[in-house]
Amino acid sequence: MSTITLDKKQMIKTLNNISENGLKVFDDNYQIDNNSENPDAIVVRSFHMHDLTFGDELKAIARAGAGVNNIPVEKCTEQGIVVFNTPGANANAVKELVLTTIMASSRNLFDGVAWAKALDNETEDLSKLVEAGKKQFVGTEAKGKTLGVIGLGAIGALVANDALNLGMDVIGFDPFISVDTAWNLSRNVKRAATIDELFQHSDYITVHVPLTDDTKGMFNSGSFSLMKQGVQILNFSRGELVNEKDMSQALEEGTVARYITDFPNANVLKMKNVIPIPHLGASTKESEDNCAVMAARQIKDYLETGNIKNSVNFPNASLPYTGKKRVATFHQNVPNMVGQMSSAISSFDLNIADMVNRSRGEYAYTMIDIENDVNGDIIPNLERKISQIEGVVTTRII
Ligand SMILES: NC(=O)c1ccc[n+]([C@@H]2O[C@H](COP(=O)([O-])OP(=O)(O)OC[C@H]3O[C@@H](n4cnc5c(N)ncnc54)[C@H](O)[C@@H]3O)[C@@H](O)[C@H]2O)c1
Ligand SMILES: O=C(O)CC[C@@H](O)C(=O)O
Repeated sequence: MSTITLDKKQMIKTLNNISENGLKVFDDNYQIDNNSENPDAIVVRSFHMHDLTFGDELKAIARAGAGVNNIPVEKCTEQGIVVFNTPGANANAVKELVLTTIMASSRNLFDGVAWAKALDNETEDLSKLVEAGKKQFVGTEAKGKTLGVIGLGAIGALVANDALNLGMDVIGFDPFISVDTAWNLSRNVKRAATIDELFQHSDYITVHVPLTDDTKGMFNSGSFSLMKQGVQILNFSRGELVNEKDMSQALEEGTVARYITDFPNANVLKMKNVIPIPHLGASTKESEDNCAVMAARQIKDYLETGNIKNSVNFPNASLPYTGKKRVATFHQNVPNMVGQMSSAISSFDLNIADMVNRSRGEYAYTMIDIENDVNGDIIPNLERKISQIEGVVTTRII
C-alpha cells in the first residue's frame, strides 16, 4: 500500500459497526465522519442502502462481507460508484457456525439446554430429574450421514472439506464453480449433476449462494417434494432463498425436520422446528477484522491510485502507481473511448507513459499515466475535457 498525501482529506462514512482494526487503515488522509452528507466512500455491512440517495462526492462503497444484495449495485454502476466486497474474509466464521449447528441440532442441544435451564434449581434430587428427562433429547450423529452443499464458493468449499473430516458423505452442486475453488475442494466431495440429485440424496442441506433473481425461492414445495423425509436444512446465505409458506408447510408435515436459519423474521419465528439464529454467521472478532481491513484497504487503494480489486460492478484493474498524474475513467464499453481520451491528453501537450483498459459487460475502466509533470491549472481543464467525451461516466485525475 502506498504512502501518498492527498490534496484533500477524504471523508469516510460507516453505516454499521465496523471493526476498529479496519478503520485504523484510514490514515491522516482520511476522516471518519458518520454524519457526512456527502462522503467520498462508505463502508457498510448489512445496512439496507436501496433507499439512499448518493452525494456527488461518493466514489466507492465497500461491503465488509460477501453479500451485496443490500446495495443498489446497478444504480451505483450508472453513477460511476465502484462497489467492493471482501471475498472469503468471513468464510471461516460461517463454516464454523454451520458445522457447529449441524451437530448441535442433531443432538437436540438447543432444546436440551433450554429444558435444563428451566428446571427448578430448588428441586431436591435434580440429577434424578435430569437423568429421567434426557431421553426426550436423544439425537443422531452426523457421521455417516450425507450433507448436500449448494454453492461451492469460499464458504461452501470449506464446509464441504471439513464435513468429510467429521465422517460425513458430502455431495456438492455448483454449476459456476471457480477454478481456484475446484483446486481446493477434496476429491472426496461428490459432484451432483443437478440440484435435484442433491435434494434427493441429502440428510442435511446447507446453502451458500448469493441472493439473485435465479436463486430467490430455490427452496420451495417442488424442491421439498424431492427431499428425504426428515431432512435438515441450514440457511446461512439469505432468507429470501426460501419460500416461507412452503417451508412452513414442509416443517408442519415433517418433510423438513429442522430449518436452521441465520435470518429470522416474524414468519420464520412462528414456524415449527425452526432454529433461528440472529445473523451470527460472520460475527467473530477475526472475521469482523478481516472484512473491515480488506474493505478499507480496497477503498484506500482505489481513492489513492485508482486501482480496483474485488469489485462487484467495475472491472478489476491494476497499474503500478509511480506517483505520476493518473487519469482514471469509468466509461461505456464502446469503440474509440481510449482514442478520444488519448487525444484529449495530447491536446494539452502531454505524453502517455502507461495505461490499462479493462471491460466488464457494458462498461469499461481505463487508467492512463501521464509522463510529463502536470501543472496544476491543466488538471481541472483536462478533467473537464475528458468528462465531456460521450460515454464517460466519471473521471478523476489522481
Ligand atoms: N450469514 C452470514 O453472516 C454470511 C456471511 C457470509 C456470506 N453470507 C452469504 O453467503 C453467500 C455465499 O458466500 P461466499 O463467501 O461463499 O460467496 P462466494 O461468492 O465465494 O460463493 C458463492 C458460490 O455460489 C455459487 N453459485 C451461484 N449461483 C448458484 C446456483 N444457482 N447454484 C449453485 N451454486 C451457485 C457460485 O458459483 C459461487 O461458487 C453470500 O452471497 C452471502 O449472501 C452470509
Ligand atoms: O456483516 C455481517 O455480520 C454479516 C455479513 C454476511 O451477511 C455477508 O454477506 O458477508
